[in-house]
Amino acid sequence: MKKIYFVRHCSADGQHKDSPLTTIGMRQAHLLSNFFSKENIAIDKIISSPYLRAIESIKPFATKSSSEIEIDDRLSERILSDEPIDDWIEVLEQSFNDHNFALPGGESAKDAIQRANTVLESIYSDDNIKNVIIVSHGNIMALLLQQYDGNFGFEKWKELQNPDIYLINYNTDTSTIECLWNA
Ligand SMILES: O=C(O)[C@@H](CO)OP(=O)(O)O
Repeated sequence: MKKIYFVRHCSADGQHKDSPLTTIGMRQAHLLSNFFSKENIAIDKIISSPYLRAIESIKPFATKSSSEIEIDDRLSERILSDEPIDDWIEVLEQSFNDHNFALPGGESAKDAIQRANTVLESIYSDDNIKNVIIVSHGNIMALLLQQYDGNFGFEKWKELQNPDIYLINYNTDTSTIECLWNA
């Protein structure tokens, strides 16, 4: 069995890829670090979205455990459109219901799942890796988790917190997910 800790980043000051964590977010990043220390489990790899808020969220734990943070573009947040959109929540809901739906310059849910899944697949196929932390974003996280729990749709995305942690207990025959964060 493998354990994939899927982390949504801590509170951030905006949605730009360079938006930093807020002061509260920085405190949350230390709580995340405490959480993983208490798990008392050897983490083989930390992989993060290239967005600053994701990297900053796991930095305290990476420093404490003397681990490297591997940056992977495939964990970037999904782009809904290349134009600013006022009703992005409705667009997001539509895209959960229709995985082929995409606005001009945007990525469909299907394409987002496909590219982020290649990260999970490379973990699943590597016998030397057992426990991994992935740090990413709400939308991509909800789409990936939907594959393990069909109820994980738009409503569950709305319930996600900053930060949040879902554990994927991966087995070749059956995999389960559980929410580990209840701050
Ligand atoms: O809420 C989300 O799903 C996304 C929106 O793009 O952002 P975040 O990086 O805050 O998780």
